Amino acid sequence: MKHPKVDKAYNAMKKLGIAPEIVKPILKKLLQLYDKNWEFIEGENYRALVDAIFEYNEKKEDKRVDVKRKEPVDCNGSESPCKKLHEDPEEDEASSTVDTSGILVANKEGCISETAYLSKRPDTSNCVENKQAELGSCSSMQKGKGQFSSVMTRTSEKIMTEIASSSLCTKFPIDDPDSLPMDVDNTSADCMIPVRESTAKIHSVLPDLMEGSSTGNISAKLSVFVDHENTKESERNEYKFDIVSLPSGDVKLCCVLALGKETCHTPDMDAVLKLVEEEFLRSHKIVGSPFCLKTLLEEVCKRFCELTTDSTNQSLVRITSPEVISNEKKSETTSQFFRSGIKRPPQLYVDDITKGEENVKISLVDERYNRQPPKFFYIPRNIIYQKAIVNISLARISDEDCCPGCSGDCLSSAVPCACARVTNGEFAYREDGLLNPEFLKACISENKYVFCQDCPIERAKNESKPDKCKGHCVKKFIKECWSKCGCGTQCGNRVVQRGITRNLQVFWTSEGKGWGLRTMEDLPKGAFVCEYVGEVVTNTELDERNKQSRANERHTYPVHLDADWGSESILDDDFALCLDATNYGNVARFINHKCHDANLFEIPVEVETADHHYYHLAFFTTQEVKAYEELTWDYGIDFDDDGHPIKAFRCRCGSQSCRSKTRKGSRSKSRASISIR
Ligand SMILES: C[S@@+](CC[C@H](N)C(=O)[O-])C[C@H]1O[C@@H](n2cnc3c(N)ncnc32)[C@H](O)[C@@H]1O
Repeated sequence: MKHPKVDKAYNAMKKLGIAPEIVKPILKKLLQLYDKNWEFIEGENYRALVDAIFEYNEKKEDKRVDVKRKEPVDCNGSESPCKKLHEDPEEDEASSTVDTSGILVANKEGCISETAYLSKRPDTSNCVENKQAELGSCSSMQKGKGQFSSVMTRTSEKIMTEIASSSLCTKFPIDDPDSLPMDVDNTSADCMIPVRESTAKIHSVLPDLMEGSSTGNISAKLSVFVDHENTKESERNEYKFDIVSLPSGDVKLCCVLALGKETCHTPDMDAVLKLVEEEFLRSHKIVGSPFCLKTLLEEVCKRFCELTTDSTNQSLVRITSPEVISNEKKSETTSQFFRSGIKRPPQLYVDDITKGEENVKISLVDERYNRQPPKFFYIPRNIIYQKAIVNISLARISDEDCCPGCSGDCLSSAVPCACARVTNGEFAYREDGLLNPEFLKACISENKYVFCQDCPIERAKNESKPDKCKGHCVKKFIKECWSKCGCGTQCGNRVVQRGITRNLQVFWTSEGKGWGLRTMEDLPKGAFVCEYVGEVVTNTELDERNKQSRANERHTYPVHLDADWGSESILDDDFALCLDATNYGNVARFINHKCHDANLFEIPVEVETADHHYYHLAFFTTQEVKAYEELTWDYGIDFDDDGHPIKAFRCRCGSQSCRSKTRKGSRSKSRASISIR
């Protein structure tokens, strides 16, 4: 049986995207080291364990680069003379302290390290292999006298002359494909043809492939086609360069230099950069702020680094945990996504935004910047602000609305109890805790609108001359068993009241939607995720808040509890309620809007009252949701309602049927609140 502390450690690491297989051996070692003292391991949210894992991976990465540097093999599989070079203790020492690999290394802040450029020391050797040895990890992947082109920077006549007599490049060995940042397939002779003319221009830059490895590398391969004047299609050259992000947070941009001539020498990298800059200045007529190739390369590293850690940007790279990937691989649905076994520690990580208020921890991450976490008070249950009337009393629950005679689990009784009356004598939940698919379908498809004679929303806005009611969508309710029922707390008809059980995370979205909520585990269809929790306010109170928030441009997070408003001719303001999660709320305040095909649907749930004025608004999945997917719901926004005072947002839901795309005005406005329609 597994130790609960071990399980806890696995779960904590899982939240960081680190799989148990990776954690296990390191945790074992730490336990030995700390004499099984868990305090050291659990302290500061498993800091020692996280550090040890990253340290281990960095070492592994270094080792691999070292091995590759030391064991180049020639085209025929025999040892390359380059190896001799590495037997030189001086060389070894140099490579351990100074990176002479021809790789530009950007550190976590995106700066390119000075040591990253090609060695500047004069090269007196005529040996091609020597250059390869110096080129380090990239070139050491070449087999034999593999010489292949550098990319994008080769416009200098000087370099061209040096590489003009390149010998043929043959196949490269791939002993550990994960460790290879290079696209080594298809690197045939064509990659050796140098650019001879400075008039050559980059024809297109195609992102070929992005991939990660179990060690946390993410690499991108870009193909650069260069057109030369008078060059036939068949002679067009394809050049490649590679960017790799390492678990350490470094980003490596490999510039592989073609070394063809037996007598060539390694050029001074600064001179190369200068020549390219001059070429760019000349051909692109850049004046004013001088063009700097070093800055450009630095930018490439920085942007790569940002995008690889931006797990929401699905069009580029999604970083997922190993289990997630294995599922994805099985289903073969997301072949364009690649994984990183271990994520770089995020820039901002809050272990539990609920501060222990929920059954489960809910973390918050900003993987790109160290943004301030949002300021609000986390409350797991609704709290009345002031005037709202919520009648919770045993006397108001009639025998028709509870099941005092039941025991155990109502779902397993032969005849559904009184609590199933609201759902037409059938329980909304199944024994596995999920919603009955038929019930869910009916909830989603029901689109009947009712109109109040005297709408509390309009009345709150303008009491003397209220506008016409804009309509409220009639909703199906769920009635859960409660304290006046005879069943136990584990009764299957008690789901929402048990609170959040799923592994959720708040994260900074990349599409400009601000914070969002995602699931960290696969969710089946019909699963309860969370309820919308906030202050219970009346419409008048909400209207006052809206006016204030408009004045200081603050976004508000209100939801009308209007699922049953249409059934009453006149609803007193104290009974026309809203949930405002702006200052006090739970994790649902981070769920963003999606115009079409949102993966969550909101259903009103009665727990401790049966009068439909006050109810819980619970979110259930409308479909299977994969781990790391953002959770969304349709706010029911009318983007054409320009007259509304609430601060508008431009919808970035990305849906094909985004309603804001077809809006009449140039700017979309949302309704006064997120109204359930
Ligand atoms: C309930 S909050 C959701 C959490 C919010 N993103 C945050 O950072 O706190 C609603 C606000 O999120 C933003 N938002 C939600 N869905 C959006 C979408 N599809 N496109 C753009 N912004 C969105 C809008 O600013 C909106 O007022």
